[in-house]
Amino acid sequence: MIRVEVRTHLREFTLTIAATFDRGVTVLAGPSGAGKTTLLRTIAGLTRPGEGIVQLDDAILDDRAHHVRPYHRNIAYVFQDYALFPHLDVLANVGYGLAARGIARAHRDAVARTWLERLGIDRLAHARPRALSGGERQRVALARALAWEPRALLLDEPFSALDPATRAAVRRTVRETLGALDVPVVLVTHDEADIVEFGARVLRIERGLLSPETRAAPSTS
Ligand SMILES: Nc1ncnc2c1ncn2[C@@H]1O[C@H](COP(=O)(O)OP(=O)(O)OP(=O)(O)O)[C@@H](O)[C@H]1O
Repeated sequence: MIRVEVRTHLREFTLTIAATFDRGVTVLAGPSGAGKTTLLRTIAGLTRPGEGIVQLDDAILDDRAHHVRPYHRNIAYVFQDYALFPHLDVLANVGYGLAARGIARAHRDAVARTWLERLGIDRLAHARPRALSGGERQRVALARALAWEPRALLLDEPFSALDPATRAAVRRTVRETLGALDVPVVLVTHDEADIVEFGARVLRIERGLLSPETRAAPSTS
């Protein structure tokens, strides 16, 4: 569970959030400039809140006395542009977080391959990111985030870089993958189709303020 109770002054308004994100997917929806990315960055530890508290399960990540650095939060963040390492092949990209933890090559390659297989892109293991389509890059970014076994997953507009035809197929794959996870997932979007696909729990944000909107879980058939 992620708990966020923060107030942070931004250029035109104050981001004022009191929310908890339980296991499973919560969609964070709102127009451009509403504060969605700033909230994700606050959870990830990339932006420090002006005041308040950020907590993951029993651990305080941010408050007046604490600031746990992003790397030590064990929270995976998939950026809008995916931010893959261009000089590494797909396998090395996906294994990167494990390498940083000192896990031996054979083991991290095996874990990375498992995720590539789950996401249907194992044939791309030795390709470089520049040789991939947008949908393939998106899946590599997700595989990289999940191979790390994060305690929470943050997705910022995960499908916005894809063309509409690819978007629907990748969205379905990602929904199936996320459905099997046992950690909180926060998915930021301003695309109503994402809300239909993932929107069992939706929080709307506008000018830094949340308004809850509860939807019935969509049919998975
Ligand atoms: N470090 C900062 N200091 C002051 N203001 C900021 C800072 N970062 C972002 N802002 C402002 O906060 C507001 C919210 O930005 P944010 O990127 O969180 O919105 P968003 O909902 O993610 O938008 P988009 O959908 O366009 O990505 C914007 O007006 C932005 O200019």
